[in-house]
Amino acid sequence: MTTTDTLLNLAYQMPKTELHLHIEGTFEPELMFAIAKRNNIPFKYDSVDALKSAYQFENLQDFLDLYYQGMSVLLKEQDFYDLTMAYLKRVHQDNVVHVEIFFDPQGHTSRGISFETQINGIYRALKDGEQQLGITFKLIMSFLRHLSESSAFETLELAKPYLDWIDGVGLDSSEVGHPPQKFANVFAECKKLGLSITAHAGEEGPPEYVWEAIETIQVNRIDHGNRALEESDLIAEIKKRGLTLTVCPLSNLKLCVVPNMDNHPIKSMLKFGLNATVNSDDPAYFGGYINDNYKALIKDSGISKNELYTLACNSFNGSWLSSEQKSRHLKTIKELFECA
Ligand code: HPA
Ligand SMILES: [Zn+2]
Repeated sequence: MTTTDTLLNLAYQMPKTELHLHIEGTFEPELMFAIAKRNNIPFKYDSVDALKSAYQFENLQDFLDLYYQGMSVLLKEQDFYDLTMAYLKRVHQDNVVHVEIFFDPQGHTSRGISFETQINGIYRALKDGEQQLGITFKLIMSFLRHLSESSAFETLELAKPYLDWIDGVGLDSSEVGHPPQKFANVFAECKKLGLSITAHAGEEGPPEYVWEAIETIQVNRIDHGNRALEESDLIAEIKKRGLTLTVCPLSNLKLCVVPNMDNHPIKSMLKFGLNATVNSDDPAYFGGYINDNYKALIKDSGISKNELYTLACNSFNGSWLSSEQKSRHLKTIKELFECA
């Protein structure tokens, strides 16, 4: 067996978490068409292939325009359930054992879909997935940063009856022009409520936004973080605080955040001693689920066995699982790598 094959086998077999995953970004065209049909919603594209061929993006906004359009066929609790369950079944095949998923409530409340409808469907699927597939989970409510802070506050009010189901809050959507600072007050309130905090920063936005996420928002984790590598002080700060970066290789490629996979910044992150992890972001739109992301890194960016081992451990260490749960999974990973 070649080294590449050994690494691919390890990557596929090892238990994994997914820490950066937008549930609405797992909406496969086939399911989108089926749900649109049962909800009697006319669809702009007349076939699955026509829709898929539209998945060519030059930047984040190009993608977001289609992402919001896609999610607009979700109307009923069962739609949110089916979306979430389809994702869990798919990543079960990739040996994902724990997920921390985002949902974008404002992408639905803005269309008249109640918070309750969304969260009931998503949460019921997560509970069923835990029971039927053994996948543990955390749920992260994300604020849309192109909207106002007062809209984020309104969303937090809607979430209050469900705080037992929500583990953390995030910040996503169009980054440039919407710095973390814009949401300082709402995140302060979230912190008081005991929620964990993460934020997309440094995907397209400048290093300054990563500083704000760390110092103003006081994140527990950073989503993407690619542009943090532009400043050595920032790298040192992320390292000092031991913050995990949830990196998304195929997303970066598809949204032109990186020019190719050969020199993906995740290798530099690991060399700097940062806790980088591998994630799929919006797999239905970006050409692959989590194992496809590992495959791209192994085939095109030449990561080593040691680097793969570090990535596997980081995915658990960066999660919000208990230390006991982390240790159990880390032991399995260690044994798997020792035998390979
Ligand atoms: O990659 C992303 N970046 C920002 N917002 C998003 N919302 C879904 N996916 C993304
Ligand atoms: Zn994302």
